[in-house]
Amino acid sequence: MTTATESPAKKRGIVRSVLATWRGRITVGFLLLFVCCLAAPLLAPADPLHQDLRHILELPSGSHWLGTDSLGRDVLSRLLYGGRSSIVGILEGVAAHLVVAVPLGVAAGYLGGRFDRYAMRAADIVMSVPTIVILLAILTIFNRSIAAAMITLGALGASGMMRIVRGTAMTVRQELYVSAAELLGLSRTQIIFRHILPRCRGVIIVQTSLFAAIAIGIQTGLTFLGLGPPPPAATWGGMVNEAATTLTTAPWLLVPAGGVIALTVLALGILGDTVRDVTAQSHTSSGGLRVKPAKRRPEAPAPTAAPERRALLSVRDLSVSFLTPRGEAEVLTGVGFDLDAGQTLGLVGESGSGKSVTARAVLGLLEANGRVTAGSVVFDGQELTRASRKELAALRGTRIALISQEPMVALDPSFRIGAQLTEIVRSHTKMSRRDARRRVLELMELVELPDPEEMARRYPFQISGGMAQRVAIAAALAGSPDLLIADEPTTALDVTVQAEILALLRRIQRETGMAVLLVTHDWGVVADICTHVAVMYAGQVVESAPVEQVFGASVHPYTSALMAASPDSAARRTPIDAIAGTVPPPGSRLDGCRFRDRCALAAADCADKDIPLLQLTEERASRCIHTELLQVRP
Ligand SMILES: Nc1ncnc2c1ncn2[C@@H]1O[C@H](COP(=O)(O)OP(=O)(O)OP(=O)(O)O)[C@@H](O)[C@H]1O
Repeated sequence: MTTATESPAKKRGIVRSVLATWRGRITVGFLLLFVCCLAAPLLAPADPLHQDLRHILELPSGSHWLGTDSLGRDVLSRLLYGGRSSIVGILEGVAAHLVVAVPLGVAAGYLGGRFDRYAMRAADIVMSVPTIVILLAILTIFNRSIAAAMITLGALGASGMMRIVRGTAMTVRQELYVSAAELLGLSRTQIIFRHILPRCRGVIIVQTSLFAAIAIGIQTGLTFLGLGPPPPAATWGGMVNEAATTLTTAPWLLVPAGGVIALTVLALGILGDTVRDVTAQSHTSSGGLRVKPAKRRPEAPAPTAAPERRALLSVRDLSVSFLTPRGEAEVLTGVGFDLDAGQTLGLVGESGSGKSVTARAVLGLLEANGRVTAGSVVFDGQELTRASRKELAALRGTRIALISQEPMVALDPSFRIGAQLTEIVRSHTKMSRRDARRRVLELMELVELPDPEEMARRYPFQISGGMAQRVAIAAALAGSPDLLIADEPTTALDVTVQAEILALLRRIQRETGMAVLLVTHDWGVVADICTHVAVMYAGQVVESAPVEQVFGASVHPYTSALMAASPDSAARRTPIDAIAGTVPPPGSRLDGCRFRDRCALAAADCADKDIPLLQLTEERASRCIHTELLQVRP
């Protein structure tokens, strides 16, 4: 099954896509001829400075293919030499343009924040500078040096391209595959080179060709005005100037120089348009998981002496707030649970109860407006809420991995699946490319992908959602994680595929012994795969217990109501009975029991004070003070 439209540019790359169009072929062909001017000393039929006053202002002939000028010099030779100095000037200008615009634009767009603000203010200031005045000053100071003028032009004109590159980088930064790459522990530099720059390539080429067209116009203008190299040096602008003086007697002389300037500017403009067209087709909003070998993760710090048995993941009193336009909103309040190796803990609850925020807080991946306000997340003895960005990056992808609801958006549509997985394997190991490829095939077999060799050659848009989830699981397993966080991994899949993926996860977990934190709202999934459950409501855990105890008899009215509302037969013991009302959004939450407005068993004392999570047995806890009304004996 194919899930996205296959784009020619995606498959072929920009150069081939441009060459596939007739516009592209003609313009590239012409520009290659232009580049031949670099070989002017080899190609020119005569010395461009050699004067022959017996043959002035001649029309094209066998001995002078483009005729001669007013001093009898060969026009073709002067055109070739003039082209050479034009190319050199353009290259200098383009180099300065790229060196300033690309790093600043990418950094401003990807890093954002203060760097972005300062970079944009600087760009505003540069844009307000009168470029032509500065160029004239530079030519005066540097003794008519076209190189100095072009470098200045490139640098001063960079703010336009910088803004465009910044915009593209900002868009790419929001793609889920960039988050996925962060999850895999890639550094910012790696993400910039692997993900941001390749996506900016199209706009960079377009802007470069447009700038080159402008640069050639300005350079010709300067030499036309006699501000470049003094006569008798051959320049295109100088040739137009000479032709203008003999326009009435020898109009032909204007054609070679004027024509070649016009055609070059036109070709650069069309090239820019063509590249823009082919890249516009190629970048639909989809993502990627392409990574480069990362530094080996540092050894986990030696755990401080802890003789007693401790959970692999221990979340205690975790509170998280988000800054919203209406002020700071607390979305998690005192969340706590433990998870051991080999266990699968299901985080269950209605939409908005805080399951995903809990998972993201564990990974240290809260959105920029969120922060942990209290509590701790201890993973294998390491406190993650105080861990540095670098320490978290070292854990992600290797010791803690994530699979999400939509695996397709975590795969880069531009690269084959095998290549993406190989890069991921190499980012976690020091394997050679060949060994990594072998490991990829093993991983693909582990996740039961049919015909791994053939599958590795496919692009993400050539596989189904179920297969993409298997690829995502293979990617997650590449670092042999101790903890897998699965955020609704089967929600987007149809029922049969869901069952297959759950069976796969169960098998892999049994074989690897890793712990799984599974975010779901589906009791069927809980029954199928979880060993333990933590039921969440309005940012709190309201019940936690081993799974069979919860299905046996829940000890919170919300859990019972949630099960009764579940369409899944595995959990349903009564007809489907939707819970009246909705989860109160952060900011409008009740004091006392947060569920009491929707609870059939609510009593006056439910509103008295905040209800703590009451430890009923060693493994079972409930945030209800009226468990006796549930007629449950924990
Ligand atoms: N970046 C954010 N800024 C403000 N509020 C947020 C942000 N992210 C999440 N929230 C809020 O936090 C609460 C919990 O969201 P969360 O995504 O964890 O819910 P969930 O239980 O996973 O729901 P679902 O099953 O729909 O994903 C919601 O009220 C949500 O609006």
